[in-house]
Amino acid sequence: MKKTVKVVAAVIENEENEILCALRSPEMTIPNMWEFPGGKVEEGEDLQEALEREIQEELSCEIQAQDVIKDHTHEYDSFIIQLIALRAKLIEGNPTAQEHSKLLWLHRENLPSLKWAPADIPAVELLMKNK
Ligand SMILES: Nc1nc2c([nH]c(=O)n2[C@H]2C[C@H](O)[C@@H](COP(=O)(O)OP(=O)(O)OP(=O)(O)O)O2)c(=O)[nH]1
Repeated sequence: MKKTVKVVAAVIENEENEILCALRSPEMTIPNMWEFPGGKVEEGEDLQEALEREIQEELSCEIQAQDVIKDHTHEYDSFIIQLIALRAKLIEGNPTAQEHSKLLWLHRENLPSLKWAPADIPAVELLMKNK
C-alpha cells in the first residue's frame, strides 16, 4: 500500500502582488519541479505551526501562516500526498533558498509558465481564477 504524506505549502504574496515559487533541486524528491515551499507536517503540529517551521528551515525567514486555500490529494507513483496550501504573510526577513535551486516571485497570471509538481496544479488553477 502506498504511504500517504501530509504536506503544507505556503502561498506567500508580496506587496507587488507576486507569489513566491520555489524550484525543487535535483537532489530532492520530485526534482526540478516548481512548488509552493513547505514540507511534511510532523506529529503533534497543527498546519500553521508546521508551515512556519518549514519556512524557517527552508527559506530562513519568518511567516505567519493563515487560512487554507486548497486541500488536494494526489497520487504519485510511489506515494500519495495530501497537499494543503495555506495563505501566508512574510513577517521577518527575506526568503533565501537553503535547499531549493531557485526562488521566483511571479504574478498570478504567469504561474502556469512554470513546470509545477503535479500535486500543485489545482492550487495554481485556483490562484489563477481568484485574481
Ligand atoms: N513542500 C512542498 N512539497 C510538495 C509540493 N508539491 C509536492 O508534490 N510536494 C512533495 C515533494 C515532497 O515529496 C513532499 C514534501 O516533502 P518535503 O518538502 O518535506 O521534502 P523532503 O525533502 O523533506 O522530502 P523527502 O525527500 O525527505 O521525502 O511533497 C509543494 O507544493 N510543496
